[in-house]
Amino acid sequence: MPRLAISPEFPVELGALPQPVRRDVVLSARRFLQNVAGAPHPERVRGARDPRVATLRLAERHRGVVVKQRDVYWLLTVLPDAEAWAYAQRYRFGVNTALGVVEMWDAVALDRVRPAMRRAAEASSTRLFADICDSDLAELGIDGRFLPLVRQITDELTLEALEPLLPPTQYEPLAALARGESMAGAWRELENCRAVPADPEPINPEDFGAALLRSPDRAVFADYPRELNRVLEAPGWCVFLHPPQHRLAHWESYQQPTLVTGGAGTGKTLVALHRAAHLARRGAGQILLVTFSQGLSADLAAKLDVLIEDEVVRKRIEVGNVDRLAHRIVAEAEGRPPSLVGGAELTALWEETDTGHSPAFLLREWEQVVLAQNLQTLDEYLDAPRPGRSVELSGAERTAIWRAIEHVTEQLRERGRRTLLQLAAEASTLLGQTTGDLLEETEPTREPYRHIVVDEAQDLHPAQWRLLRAAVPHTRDDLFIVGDPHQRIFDTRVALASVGIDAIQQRLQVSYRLPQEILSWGVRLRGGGPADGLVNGVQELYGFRARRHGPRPMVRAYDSPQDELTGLASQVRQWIQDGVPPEEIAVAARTAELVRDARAVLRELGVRVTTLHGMKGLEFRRVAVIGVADGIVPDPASLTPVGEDPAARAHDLQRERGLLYVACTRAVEFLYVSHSGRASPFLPT
Ligand SMILES: Nc1ncnc2c1ncn2[C@@H]1O[C@H](COP(=O)(O)OP(=O)(O)OP(=O)(O)O)[C@@H](O)[C@H]1O
Repeated sequence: MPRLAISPEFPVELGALPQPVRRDVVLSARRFLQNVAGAPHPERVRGARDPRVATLRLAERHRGVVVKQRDVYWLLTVLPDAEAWAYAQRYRFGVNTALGVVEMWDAVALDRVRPAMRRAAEASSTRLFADICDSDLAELGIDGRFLPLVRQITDELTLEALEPLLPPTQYEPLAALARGESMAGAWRELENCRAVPADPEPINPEDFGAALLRSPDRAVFADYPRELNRVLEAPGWCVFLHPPQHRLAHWESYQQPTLVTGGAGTGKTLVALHRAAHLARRGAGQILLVTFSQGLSADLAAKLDVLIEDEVVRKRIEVGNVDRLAHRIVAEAEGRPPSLVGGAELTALWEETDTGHSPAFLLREWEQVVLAQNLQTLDEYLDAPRPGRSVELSGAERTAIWRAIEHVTEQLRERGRRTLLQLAAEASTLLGQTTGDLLEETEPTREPYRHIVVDEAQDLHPAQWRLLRAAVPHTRDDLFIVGDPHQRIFDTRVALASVGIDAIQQRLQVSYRLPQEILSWGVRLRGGGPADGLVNGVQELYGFRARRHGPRPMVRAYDSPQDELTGLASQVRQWIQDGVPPEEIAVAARTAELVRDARAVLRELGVRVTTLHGMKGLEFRRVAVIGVADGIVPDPASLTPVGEDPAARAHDLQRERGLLYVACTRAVEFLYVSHSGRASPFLPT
């Protein structure tokens, strides 16, 4: 029986074919897999660069291209006959000697550039890799047949021009060496191309089937028609993860909590979904997948429904947000749902106190110092550090603030009201009282979940982290966390270690959502500088890159708000005329008024119009961010007054920047930004 492996391009090409051809292709592929009468047979291709390449006639005038070795067939693509033959002649295939993964070479194009490279090399005495010996290059898996060409490369630009013709396992280590990195740096880049852990067995470059098994990003084996249907019909992200994503999501078992950070669109949410699915298939116990808001959790739940076909496995994962978890735990303990305090009522309570500080200052002090560190007594507060707060407080002032907090919490208790953060703190205390920890069991099992997976982790408050920590036992695969400190849109900067989560950090660096042009512009907007939180120290955006190119963001300045709205409406109409479905277009603004105005001019167009906050975690083909003007972004009402606390103000500004950055990095294809009057100081010049 043939063993059939499918490449990620095959379902994409299949989807582009007309329906009757598609049906025939699927039928033929199924016959081929089952080796039944009428199954297509491999036909040799005259002039192929690789003798293992063959074609399969899958439908009238359409062929699949396969690489065949013994009983293994790697089905690469399906194309009209002439294109299929040209494709089959063009590429050659190999096995990387360092990683043992498959490699695909554009042999025809490489042959074409050879004469020009030779001439350039003859005209120059510099060689980019003059200092690297052949054995070092061989150790990095550089192909022996490619080596003479490598030796002719004179500069980085020539290497960059070769990138589309080379397998990433060849290009990435060479690019690292060209940047002046050491062999270790080149190895790091190569390791990023590894999707499964290294094999203890030596690599056999002749064994193509084994190489395909090491390359789940390039090939998925379909042993039965059901699996074949799944690969052909499910969205690509369900089946094919990029190597670092695959490695992180499918790692057999993590001894410690794991934190995956990465820039916008690097696939963190996908990794979280696949990790949850991986844990659920293992079936060790209930899994909680938490994210920031109810809207995002509905989105995650819908994606999990697509990712996991088996209902029993799917049921092992609960999707929710931390607030709901806290609410449920407290409601169960108290026998009725807790009642929450509204913002205005809370402000009025702070106003009843007499400390000389504003309600906003006091709320921040309570949330970011007292609740963040779970301070229970005045003495603890008097001794506590106040990170992120630059106004010094004397002992007398701290005592007055403590009394104010006591007044407010007492009033809330009397009224039977609580804030969400209080609920989180109470829920973790309740869990702490009922879990096995107190009974000194070595493997406590009474926490509500066996695994917790956290998405959008950058915005969780320490009280919420304590709740999550208490909701899962301290054992292997307890917490798997993904987040991006640069996308923080709330005031929570917590190092996980400070809330008892000793996480190992991993990074994703390639954005698959953004074209390089939006990414670079976004990084300039964000300030490019470091962001703190999640891990000790600061995180840089260094190394964050994209794989695609596209148009640069369009920034439009208008004379008046009315002109700006008219410009927006004509831009969105143009996109719809270009054929972009309205549900793939989003418009965002900082204030509710601007959102309302934009909705009014875009009425009946069916595009999403929301606040910058509402864009978190989403993505759209086209995005318009309007009102990016001085006096609107940053929102003056959300900034700590200049004289009150400079450090808090600096944090506020960074948060506002992050918010704009989040909205702008939702665009897959095109970003339009507009303002009337003076531009926001955050916009890159
Ligand atoms: N393996 C993959 N297969 C297909 N598409 C992918 C893959 N990885 C990433 N993408 C693309 O990149 C997008 C971003 O993925 P995802 O939402 O998981 O990123 P993220 O890091 O969570 O983003 P953000 O932090 O900006 O919300 C996906 O919607 C998809 O378009």
